[in-house]
Amino acid sequence: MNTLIKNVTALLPDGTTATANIAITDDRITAVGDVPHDFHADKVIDGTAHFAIPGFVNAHTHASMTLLRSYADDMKLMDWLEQMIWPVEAKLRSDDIYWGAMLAAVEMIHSGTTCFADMYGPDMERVAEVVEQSGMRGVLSRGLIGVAPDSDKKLEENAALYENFHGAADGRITVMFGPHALYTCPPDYLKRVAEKAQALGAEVHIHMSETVGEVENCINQYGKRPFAHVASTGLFENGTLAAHCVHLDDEDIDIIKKYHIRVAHNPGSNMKLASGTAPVPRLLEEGICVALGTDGASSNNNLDMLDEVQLAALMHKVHTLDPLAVPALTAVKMGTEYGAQALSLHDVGRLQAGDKADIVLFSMHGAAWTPCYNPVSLLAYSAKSSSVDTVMVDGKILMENGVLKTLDEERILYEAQRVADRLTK
Ligand SMILES: N[C@@H](CCSC[C@H]1O[C@@H](n2cnc3c(=O)[nH]cnc32)[C@H](O)[C@@H]1O)C(=O)O
Ligand SMILES: [Zn+2]
Repeated sequence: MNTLIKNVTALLPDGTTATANIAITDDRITAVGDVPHDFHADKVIDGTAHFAIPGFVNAHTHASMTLLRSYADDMKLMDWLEQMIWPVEAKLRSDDIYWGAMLAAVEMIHSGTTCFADMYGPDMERVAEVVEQSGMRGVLSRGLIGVAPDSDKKLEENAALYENFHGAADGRITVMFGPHALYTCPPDYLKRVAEKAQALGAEVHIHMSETVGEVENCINQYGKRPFAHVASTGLFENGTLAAHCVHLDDEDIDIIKKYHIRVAHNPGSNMKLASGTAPVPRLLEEGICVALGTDGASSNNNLDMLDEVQLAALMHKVHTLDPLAVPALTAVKMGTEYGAQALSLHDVGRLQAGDKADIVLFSMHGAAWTPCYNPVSLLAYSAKSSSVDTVMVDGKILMENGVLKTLDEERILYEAQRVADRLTK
């Protein structure tokens, strides 16, 4: 199946924008700019007055947790988890995981997200089903709470998820191991996760250094800061995606560099839970890969990556009193290209020949896009995700003119509400 997007304003990998034609052959972009004259298109999309970017990559979320949006707000992280979230999560059944992740998929596709890195459970196979059916790309990990009585079973489930789904759905699914955090996973457990992941060649997705309390407790309990402590278990040896990384010192940053750890920055969640401001300008200066994530919809409270791009571009300016901190283009790249890199998806995240055709078209009609001196700046500072018009993953259209093509939106909203009512009554 060949698709041609004609006459679109495209964000190119070098950060410039240009009016271009984009040729897509099956799942890949085959040309951006001049399309060969003999290219036969089965489908032509008129890109006039549209801005094409690589799809947003949500580098840290808990998709099924969308069921708990607005259930518990304005609380401290540990109170929120222990008093409100974990008790209701203990009631989650397989179908709940499915409908929660479906609800997440509806929201993510509508707001231009083509790929998400998910840490949750139980029954992550149901999230894999959602990836298969929605046509999105997903990097899935079984959330591992090592202090739970069935922590061995969870580790086995993560291994089975890897064996059964890594590379599934035509390669749209990849799998990582998901040790939740150092405060829920004792060092012996982290060691076992590390061994299992290394035996399978899998990478790791973990929450790191999210709050001041986490860092203080780690020092008190283990005599080391979080990154040194976790490094000593061997967990970072095989590739790591570390969510949050808010409270870092020079030693932490050295360890992040040493192990090429990629950071998933979650500005919305960090602000809402009052976790703090991650040193993102410094991390970028040091050459560390920094991606963006929403975290779960219960600590954000949405899965809208354009919000995260906008927050990332704003919060570091006010925090450093430097209006040059995290410029618009950097924020957009963090939400797209760097996100794909952070998830080890090396042929995703750029509008260039050879990359996967994961493309989002924003309609540039309307006041928020007018006048247009600089589309990247409009995207980062003025646009709303309601102007996402068309979404494509692997060359397949998931949304066209604002209408979902792979999912039954009305049914999903109904089922999600039904499940939420049962869970929280
Ligand atoms: N409940 C599952 C494991 C879930 S892992 C993912 C966990 O991360 C939790 N979570 C969500 N956001 C955050 C955050 O910002 N920091 C720490 N944990 C979070 C979320 O509520 C969920 O419990 C089981 O044992 O079967
Ligand atoms: Zn999280």
